[in-house]
Amino acid sequence: MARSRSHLQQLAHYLRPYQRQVALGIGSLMLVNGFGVFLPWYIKLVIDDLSQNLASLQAQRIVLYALTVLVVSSLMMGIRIASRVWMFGVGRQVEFHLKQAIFEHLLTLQPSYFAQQTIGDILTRITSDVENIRRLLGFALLNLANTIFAYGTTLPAMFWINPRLSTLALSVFPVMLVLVKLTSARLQQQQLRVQQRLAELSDLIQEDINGITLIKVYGQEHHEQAEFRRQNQQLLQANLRLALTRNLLFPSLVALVSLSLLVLLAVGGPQIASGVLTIGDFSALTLYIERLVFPTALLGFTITAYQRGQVSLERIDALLAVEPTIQDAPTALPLLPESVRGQIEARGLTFSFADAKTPALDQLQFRIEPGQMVAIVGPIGAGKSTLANAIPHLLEIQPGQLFLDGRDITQIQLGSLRQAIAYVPQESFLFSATVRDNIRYGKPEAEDWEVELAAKAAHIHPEILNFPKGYDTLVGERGITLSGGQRQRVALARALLVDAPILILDDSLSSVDNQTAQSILYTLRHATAQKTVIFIAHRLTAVVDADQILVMEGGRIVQRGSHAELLADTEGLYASLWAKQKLEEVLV
Ligand SMILES: Nc1ncnc2c1ncn2[C@@H]1O[C@H](COP(=O)(O)OP(=O)(O)OP(=O)(O)O)[C@@H](O)[C@H]1O
Repeated sequence: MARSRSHLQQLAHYLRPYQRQVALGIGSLMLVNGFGVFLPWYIKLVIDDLSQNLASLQAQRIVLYALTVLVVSSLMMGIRIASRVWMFGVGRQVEFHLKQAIFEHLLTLQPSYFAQQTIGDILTRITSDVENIRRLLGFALLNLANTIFAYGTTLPAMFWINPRLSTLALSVFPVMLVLVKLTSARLQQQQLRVQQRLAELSDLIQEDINGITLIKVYGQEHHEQAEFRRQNQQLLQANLRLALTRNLLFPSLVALVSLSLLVLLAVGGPQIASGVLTIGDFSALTLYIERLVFPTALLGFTITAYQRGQVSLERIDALLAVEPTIQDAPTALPLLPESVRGQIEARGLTFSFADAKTPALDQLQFRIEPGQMVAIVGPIGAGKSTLANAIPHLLEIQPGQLFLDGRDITQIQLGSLRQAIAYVPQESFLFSATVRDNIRYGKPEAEDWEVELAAKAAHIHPEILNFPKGYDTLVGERGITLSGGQRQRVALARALLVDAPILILDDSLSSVDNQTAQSILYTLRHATAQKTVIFIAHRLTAVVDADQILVMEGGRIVQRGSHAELLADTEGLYASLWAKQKLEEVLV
């Protein structure tokens, strides 16, 4: 009971902003049903009048009757359309606002949330689940109200005319209801199966398009073709089964209604003959029976839409209830961009990923002075990227462990902290937009000359000029494909453009040739003398000029110092990494 109450509360919550529209929609449904019950009654009176006074009937009266029927029917049509526009409009409005709310909520969540979810699940919530709620608030609510009004108005009228005959004629309806209920459960399952098959097929197409080179290199076109045929066949089967059930249901309903009419005829006929029932009564009962067919047939679908909508309501509420684990503390204060010096200090910085056995950052102690260029090196999985993510507070950092200019970063408002840091993550992600818009992503108002300056500093300007439309060339899924090195340098230009006092590069030059990487680092060193630069590198030749090198292993800083100091410790990890790379260079 508590559950259903909370569902009703949820529904009320979503409908509250549209009270007026809902009231208008339901009011017009009441009106239309009022007319709906009046019309057969009026026809009954007309028929009785016609059959009793046929001889003396004037043409004018017949025209008046016909006009009344025409006007009432037209009014009903107009009001019914209006009710649908209002009610379906509510569903669409809620759909729009829910999508907006979910997307905005997703943007507030920390990156680790997305690492724990599949993209498919998030997409399903923002598409199918929202759609189910739209159907619940539009289609289901409209039909539920309509069914209640249809039965509520029609049954009294029928029983007023002839209770016994009405009961007999309606005795077929429970069978109809059972049939609809059984079929709608089946239809729902079959519909779900079609959606699953369709999703699988879409996944296959997406994967094959992404892996097209691999398919060709390994000559697996036939294998993929066969797999596609198999899944396409399954989709066809699922669609055929769905169509069969649908095509069985509606003719069966029509047959049952005919049975109802047959009962009416069989029992009502003799009653007309004996004068208990007028022809008008008989006609009205026939029309009333037909009036109930549509709402009854839709009842099963309405219940299904209601149930599915409820499940979706829960799924969406659960998503919206996820609290961001990284957000401004109530006591957090903003940073003034011009006052940031760029000193970064870790005091026992420790961080563990959920379910990890060992911490990814283990009691780190370091201090990076303003304007220093600091390199972080170490074997794969050492914790370098985790440290890079900790500085802009992209991870759930404990208070008292990480400081910017002596201020605890958990006490700095996130927006202003991130404004002070330009970060190039390991994966250089580019949006499906022009090169220019990609570079000025962090500063959309940047002038063209600023974009070009940043591109020059990232040593990508000449290559951009060679693209088909220069800076206006589309990149990403809808545009040209850039090489790994080009992507990295566009991403670097993006970070350089925002001109933040702290620059973090996470292995951002790994796909750039050695000479270009050296030139970029040289430019960075001289053009960004005031900036604190932290760069993670696998290629040790890139770090020799760094003011300080932190060597990480297993989440700890195991060595620190300048290149010369670290090399002097011949037993240390740095010296062994250096020797290994030198050997690799010789071998290559
Ligand atoms: N989202 C995550 N969830 C769980 N564990 C993670 C996650 N990201 C990284 N790790 C783990 O944390 C440890 C440190 O990873 P990190 O990416 O910081 O290493 P790295 O030094 O940057 O490695 P690489 O040189 O390969 O980039 C690794 O053991 C890694 O498997």
